[in-house]
Amino acid sequence: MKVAILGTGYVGLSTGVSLAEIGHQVCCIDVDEAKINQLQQGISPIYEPGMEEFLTRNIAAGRLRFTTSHRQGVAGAEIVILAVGTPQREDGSADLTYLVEAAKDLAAYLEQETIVVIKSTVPVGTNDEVRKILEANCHEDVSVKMVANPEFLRQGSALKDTLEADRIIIGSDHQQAASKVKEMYSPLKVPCMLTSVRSAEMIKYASNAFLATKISFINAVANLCEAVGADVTDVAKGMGMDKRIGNHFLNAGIGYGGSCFPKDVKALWHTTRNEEVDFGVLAETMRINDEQQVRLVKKTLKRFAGDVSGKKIAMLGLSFKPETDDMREAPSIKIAQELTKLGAHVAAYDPVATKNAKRVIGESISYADTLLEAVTDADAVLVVTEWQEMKQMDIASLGEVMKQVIIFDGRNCLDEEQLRNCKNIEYHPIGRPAIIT
Ligand SMILES: NC(=O)C1=CN([C@@H]2O[C@H](COP(=O)(O)OP(=O)(O)OC[C@H]3O[C@@H](n4cnc5c(N)ncnc54)[C@H](O)[C@@H]3O)[C@@H](O)[C@H]2O)C=CC1
Ligand SMILES: O=C(O)[C@H]1O[C@H](OP(=O)(O)OP(=O)(O)OC[C@H]2O[C@@H](n3ccc(=O)[nH]c3=O)[C@H](O)[C@@H]2O)[C@H](O)[C@@H](O)[C@@H]1O
Repeated sequence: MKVAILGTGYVGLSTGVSLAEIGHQVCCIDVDEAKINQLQQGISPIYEPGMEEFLTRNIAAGRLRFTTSHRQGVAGAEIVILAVGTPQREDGSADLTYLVEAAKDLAAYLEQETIVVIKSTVPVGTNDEVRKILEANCHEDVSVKMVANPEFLRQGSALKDTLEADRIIIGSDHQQAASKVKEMYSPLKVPCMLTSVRSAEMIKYASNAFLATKISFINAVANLCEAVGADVTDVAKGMGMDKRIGNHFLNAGIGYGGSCFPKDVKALWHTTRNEEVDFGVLAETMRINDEQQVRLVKKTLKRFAGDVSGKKIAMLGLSFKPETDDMREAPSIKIAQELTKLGAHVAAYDPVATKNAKRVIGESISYADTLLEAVTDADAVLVVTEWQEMKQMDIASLGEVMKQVIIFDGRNCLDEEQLRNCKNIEYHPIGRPAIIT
């Protein structure tokens, strides 16, 4: 099948390479010329494990092309997928500017049988609005068939999540269009659920909001565990053994970040307000998350009797989670700002996100080139992102370079046995008893 994709972010790119991998002819279009130039050479503009291998292979096989020209990209496509960004507006609602622009860019080139798929995360009703824009701007012979096909990939495992998804949601009011999209995905052997456009749009928001709520719930349990002397890791394990609860997304820590959970929970909350539907649990999910993001700062402050000014704090990890250089809504931003406000010197280290972090956090903190440089002469270490390098760090040798080994683990990712075998350390995880040797 010939497929065009508008947008080469995580979603557009992962979808593009995956569809090419299963044999389709794919053309990815982006308005960002620099990105397209890189992609044409097989260079990925995003850090995503395996992406360049997939790019190179499919470009060489002639199944994957990149262009800035909507005319060239859309020509002859049976299916056009919109995968542009839908960021959040000031009031929390979804900003559909890019999507509206993309629809206008596309409309003139739609051919009679083209199916338009919205893969971006969009509020209920958006497919109808985009259909109206397309109809107002396309050739009169074209009858626009919309399909809502939300994406569920995670950054860092985007390709695996696309190729081995749990489900593919296909929402359309045109049976023929839905069948065609189902056929496009059929080599993947992933279960497809066909539904209405509006239900498909809602499935995406409800899924992200549910996962975010699961995280806030376990973080609230973790805080309670700390107060009553229980261990949240065991509590989560015990809860997760119940199949109705499930053991995924019950890792307590410093709250969720990233380009989607924060913005999607806010957008859904905004919809509930517009529709005057009471959905208080979303407000609580957001409130708990806001507080959890600064929990490490509060713990550090308490440990130093309310004064961290002049202290060197090593912050290990900057990206919102491992295996990505994405800094969008990363908890590290708030932690760095709060510690700096309190007069601490923050020395941050991240294996891949430093360049992006400098743009977001700026020069109010210092950036180390190595983990060792960050922890040298530090008064405390804060583990903020659970990169493999942090998990494997040699805790015993910290005593040789730090003033005193005090560790606050925001991801509960360090090895307890190793910690217990070290001398003169203080270890403060989240929702678990501290280890002091
Ligand atoms: N990042 C993620 O992990 C996931 C994102 N989503 C959703 O998918 C959508 C896209 O997200 P990302 O891939 O992260 O976006 P992104 O913001 O990283 O990339 C979007 C791309 O679209 C391009 N673009 C903007 N206007 C265009 C136009 N008129 N024509 C062609 N290209 C245009 C931009 O230049 C940019 O390269 C969002 O709605 C997001 O909520 C859904 C699941 C996972
Ligand atoms: O709509 C989206 O964009 C995507 O959002 C999330 O994917 P992603 O943001 O890439 O990352 P996750 O692995 O879900 O992690 C999100 C945040 O939650 C945190 N988290 C996750 C799991 C957990 O148990 N505890 C926890 O604190 C992570 O550290 C991270 O900050 C969803 O998992 C995807 O299904 C969805 O497609």
